Amino acid sequence: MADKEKEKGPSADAGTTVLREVALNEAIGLRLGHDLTQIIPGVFKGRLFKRGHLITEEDVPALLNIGKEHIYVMELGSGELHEDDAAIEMAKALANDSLILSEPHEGKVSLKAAFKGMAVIDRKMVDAVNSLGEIALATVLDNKPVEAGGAVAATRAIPLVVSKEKVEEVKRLADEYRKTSGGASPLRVVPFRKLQVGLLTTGSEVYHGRIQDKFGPAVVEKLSFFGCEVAEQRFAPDKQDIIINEIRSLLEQDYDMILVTGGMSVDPDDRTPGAIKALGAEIVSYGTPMLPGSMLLMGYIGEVPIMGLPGCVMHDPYTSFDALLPRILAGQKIRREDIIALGYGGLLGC
Ligand SMILES: Nc1nc2c(c(=O)[nH]1)N[C@H]1C(S)=C(S)[C@@H](COP(=O)(O)OP(=O)(O)OC[C@H]3O[C@@H](n4cnc5c(N)ncnc54)[C@H](O)[C@@H]3O)O[C@H]1N2
Ligand code: MOO
Repeated sequence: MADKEKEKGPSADAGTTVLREVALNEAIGLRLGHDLTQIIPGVFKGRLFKRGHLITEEDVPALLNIGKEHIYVMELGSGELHEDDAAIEMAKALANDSLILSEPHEGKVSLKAAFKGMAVIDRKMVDAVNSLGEIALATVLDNKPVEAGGAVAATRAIPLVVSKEKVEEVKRLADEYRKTSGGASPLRVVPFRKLQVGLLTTGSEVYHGRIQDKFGPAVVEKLSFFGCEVAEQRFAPDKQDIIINEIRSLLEQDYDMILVTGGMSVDPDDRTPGAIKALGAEIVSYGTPMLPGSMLLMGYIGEVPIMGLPGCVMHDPYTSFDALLPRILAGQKIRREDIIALGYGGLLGC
């Protein structure tokens, strides 16, 4: 089949792309200017024909089946970018090597985690890019744990061609971000640190063997997702001086993080917050605006994070503990404003 693109192609205007609509019966021998999509609900959604495909007589039934009676012949203007090229340039500008970029298809590039870690997304950058119009940046939520290969973001051009200026503006915004963020990129994945955790389980009913400890195994399981271990678990009854001494023993072992379970709410036997305060911890917050997990305490003793975990952490799959843990493991120091921000979208149960 002869490639008739040149003989049928329109002449380009300086700067602006020329699109010529060609009826399918006249399109044999021309090359597709962009990917063509097929969607069969519940069965398939994706590219049926690739950009640059040379149309043959045999393609006609399949093209008609996806509703294409015309195709575009495109002559790209020098001031514009093809949707695929715009998507790839934006993705490269916004990411670093913690993200793997897909080949562009149908005007879209997917950015996937190169390793298991926490997605760090600058919300202001996402809004700034999307304010430009005609281009789209979709991301997961900031601080989301992702598996290796997990989706983090996607860039897309909305029209078939996008002005180069828009993509240049994305690059400028990303450069500016890097300059003010110590070289970090606006979209990235941060690996989890493998911390050694010291665990103190409080509760006289557990200490005296009236009931079996269920908190320890729940915490071990939650930590194991991130590759962290409980290096030592100790037990204490609901007595403040004993709890204080047991936390001191854990601190002496130089564990990277201390978790204290139970005794976090309003009963007279709830001694954990008082014990952590008495140790001189810097209390970032006792209480969070998240349900479940409102009774959590976040603090630091020196550089060591210490958390008081309320009973819901042992019972519910996702609590304020599960929201904060990946951030601590990704190296963030939790501030009061981080706790405050948990309230919006933080009603998950109770
Ligand atoms: N009147 C109020 N009641 C409660 C409030 C409140 O503000 N006012 N807060 C609620 C919230 S939120 C939570 S969460 C729970 C749990 O708080 P605590 O951390 O103080 O939990 P405990 O009182 O120590 O125990 C509650 C429950 O869980 C069992 N438990 C505790 N540790 C273990 C363990 N290691 N293994 C197995 N079971 C354990 C304990 O036996 C109790 O049954 O308080 C709400 N109530
Ligand atoms: O700390 Mo409690 O969840 O709000 O269940």
